[in-house]
Amino acid sequence: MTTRIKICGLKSREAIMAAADAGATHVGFVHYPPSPRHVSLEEAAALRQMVPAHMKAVLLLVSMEAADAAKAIARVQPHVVQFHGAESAQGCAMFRQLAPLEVWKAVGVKNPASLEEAQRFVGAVDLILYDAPAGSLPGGQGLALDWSLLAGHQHRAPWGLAGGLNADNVAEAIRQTGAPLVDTSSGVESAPGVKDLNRIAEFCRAVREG
Ligand SMILES: O=C(O)c1ccccc1N[C@@H]1O[C@H](COP(=O)(O)O)[C@@H](O)[C@H]1O
Repeated sequence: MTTRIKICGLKSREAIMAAADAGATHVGFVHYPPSPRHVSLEEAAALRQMVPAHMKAVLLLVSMEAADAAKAIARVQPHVVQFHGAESAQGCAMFRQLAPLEVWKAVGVKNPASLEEAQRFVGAVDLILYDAPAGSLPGGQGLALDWSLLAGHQHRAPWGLAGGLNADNVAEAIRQTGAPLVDTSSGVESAPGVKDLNRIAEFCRAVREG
């Protein structure tokens, strides 16, 4: 099966088009003020309109109040909302009622217990996104999780892999984990928040060519 590719933290039409040309399936917009990739809801809504019809737009939110998250989703109209903070399974599940909106939940993976804890999102979300554990930011840190924890794991929900992926390591990450979707942000940048169009192309090529 073809590995799906999400390029996150985009802020410009050029970066969206570079991701599209390279064969990415998803592009993400981060609405989280502490992030170097933060865009306002107005900017996210404008960027969302630039996403080609064959791709999906992902709005990344972190630990927002449900009412504010609902307003953000209504404003931006993404295909997918990616919750990347302390959202509960119940809180995530509420947003699935906004179908066809897809709901993803990022989970930091530190050890085998993290994978057990992630099971609470089975049935509550459309996809579980495994990322490195939170540090000074909840994500976008360029840190990889221990892929061996996912090797042979019996997944009970659709899932994806994030955390420190770049053109040099993504093929090995897929080989070890069998990830059906890979997600990168800082791994395709020249500086925090600055996307490098060549690195986006190289990342997608590395996914396709292994
Ligand atoms: O990108 C950010 O700044 C960010 C901020 C807050 C939460 C998540 C964030 N990014 C997401 O984190 C993972 C891993 O990113 P990276 O490839 O290690 O930089 C990915 O889903 C990003 O979209």
